[in-house]
Amino acid sequence: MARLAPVIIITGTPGTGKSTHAQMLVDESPIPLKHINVGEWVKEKELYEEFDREWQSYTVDEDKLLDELEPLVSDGGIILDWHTCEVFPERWADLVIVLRCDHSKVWERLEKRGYPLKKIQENNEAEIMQVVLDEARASYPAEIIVELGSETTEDLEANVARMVEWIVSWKRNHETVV
Ligand SMILES: Nc1ncnc2c1ncn2[C@@H]1O[C@H](COP(=O)(O)OP(=O)(O)O)[C@@H](O)[C@H]1O
Repeated sequence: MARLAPVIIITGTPGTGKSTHAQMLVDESPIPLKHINVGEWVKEKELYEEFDREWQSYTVDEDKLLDELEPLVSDGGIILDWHTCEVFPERWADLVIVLRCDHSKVWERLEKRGYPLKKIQENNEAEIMQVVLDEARASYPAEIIVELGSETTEDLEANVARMVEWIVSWKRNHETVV
């Protein structure tokens, strides 16, 4: 069945601005969108196998996560905000935004967040090596992936404006099809 609203994945290395973008998009979208911060969702709904003390992170139970998300995704009108995207089936995504940021800025943002040094280093290197972008490219068709810089407030505003335009266009195209 055709969705009445799109599913947008916002991905990127931690600290690139996924939640900030998602929240602003919820506020500015012409159609109602629900923001799912997948990391928080995993914790709240206990969709993990264990807590890894060394990396200070949860090992996600991917089957449970996908089962929880499936009904929400089939309704559409969802922003999935997570630092990885390859677990989501290709058919789920209408648009995949990959946020990018200078790695030294990512470092500062994660330091402010109080991340342990090891985790800051890991994410810093991941941003330099464009791990998330490569993962998105390996998981979704090129035409639905958009790479956006997220270093300044101007970037943030321009990115959200672009996503709003995309939603308007998506809606128009789907109304003509239905
Ligand atoms: N484009 C941007 N310009 C300025 N600050 C930003 C931008 N994007 C994110 N930030 C800031 O960086 C920090 C991390 O952003 P957040 O949205 O939590 O990242 P993520 O969800 O990717 O981990 C926050 O303090 C946020 O205000």
